[in-house]
Amino acid sequence: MIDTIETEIDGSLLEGGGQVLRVALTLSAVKKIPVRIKNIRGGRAKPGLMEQHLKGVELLRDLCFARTKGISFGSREVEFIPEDLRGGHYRVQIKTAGSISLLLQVALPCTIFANAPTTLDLKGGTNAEMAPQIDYTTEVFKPLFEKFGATFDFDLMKRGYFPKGGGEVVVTVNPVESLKPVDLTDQGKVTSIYGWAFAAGTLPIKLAHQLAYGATEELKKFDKVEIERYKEDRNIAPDNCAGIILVAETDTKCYLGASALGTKNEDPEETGRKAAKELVAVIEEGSCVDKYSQDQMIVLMALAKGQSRVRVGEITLHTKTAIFIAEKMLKDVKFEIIPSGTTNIIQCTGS
Ligand SMILES: Nc1ncnc2c1ncn2[C@@H]1O[C@H](COP(=O)(O)OP(=O)(O)OP(=O)(O)O)[C@@H](O)[C@H]1O
Repeated sequence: MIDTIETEIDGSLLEGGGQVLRVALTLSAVKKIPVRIKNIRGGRAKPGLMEQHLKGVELLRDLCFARTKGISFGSREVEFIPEDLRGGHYRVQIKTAGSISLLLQVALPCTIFANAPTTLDLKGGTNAEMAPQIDYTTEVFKPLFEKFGATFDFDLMKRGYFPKGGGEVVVTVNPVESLKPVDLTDQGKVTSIYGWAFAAGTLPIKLAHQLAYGATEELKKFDKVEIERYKEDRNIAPDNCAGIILVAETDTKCYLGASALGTKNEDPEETGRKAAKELVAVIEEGSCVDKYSQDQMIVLMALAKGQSRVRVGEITLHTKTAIFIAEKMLKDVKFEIIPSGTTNIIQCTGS
């Protein structure tokens, strides 16, 4: 043991995966709370720190100059004693297609509270399953993040897909004094639906057309739908992948997203249709954020100065997990879930 650590988190609780670690260490770094996380990813068949999680923890350690124990591949217990967050230039290379977006999930809330601007040069997967595609992060998460009064710039240098990875994104962040609370309770009317269907590597552009066609068919009832279909430049995206990202924007400036990646076992039109159905479902339920941004709102709401309210659909296990950890780590933060018709309002007065 390094020091007296009062806050202990059981990493097998609730969602039981990488998210427990990300939320706990992000709040630890921002609020300078020493923490011990046991049973890391205890809910997974292969528990412990995998490459993706390890690189995220190392980045956080470097950002706040933390004294640590247990940061190694496969580790199931980490101790983390943070110091002040420092801006600067940080480089991370995930050797797999582990998600760059998930690195940003931990790093962004920290870099906005650093003592100087930060540049993050992140290598890994840009468009992979089970994580936000980078385009989702920049087109859906970023405008939501901006509602809290913070932002980031990014340059996409290279695309990285499963299994090789090799993508690269450079992100710059300027610090802010504090985060503003948000009121995101009125979905408003959808003003446009836009998106991108892509094929990369040696895959034919026909796949992009099929993905976009399936999605467009499903979105017929909306007036303004524009889905760009394109073949990625092989210098930027040398490996094979196809996928689609869809965004619905409303007159109250809600941004709802859905996405999918093509697979060998599914007709691309069906893949496009599924992504569109997901988008239609979130529009029809009246939520102001989709289920993937839902859990990402929790850390920001917990850190914002004042009361935030966000209308969401069914509360996801990821969200319940983030709330549980935020309340455990920040004693002055309390979340309330207020049922409201087919939706729920998540309410929180930040720390
Ligand atoms: N299609 C998607 N679009 C946007 N975000 C997504 C999508 N799929 C998953 N996510 C987000 O990616 C994150 C995945 O976290 P999760 O803890 O499940 O995975 P992980 O960190 O890889 O860990 P583990 O391997 O332990 O499951 C969540 O925040 C989830 O909301």
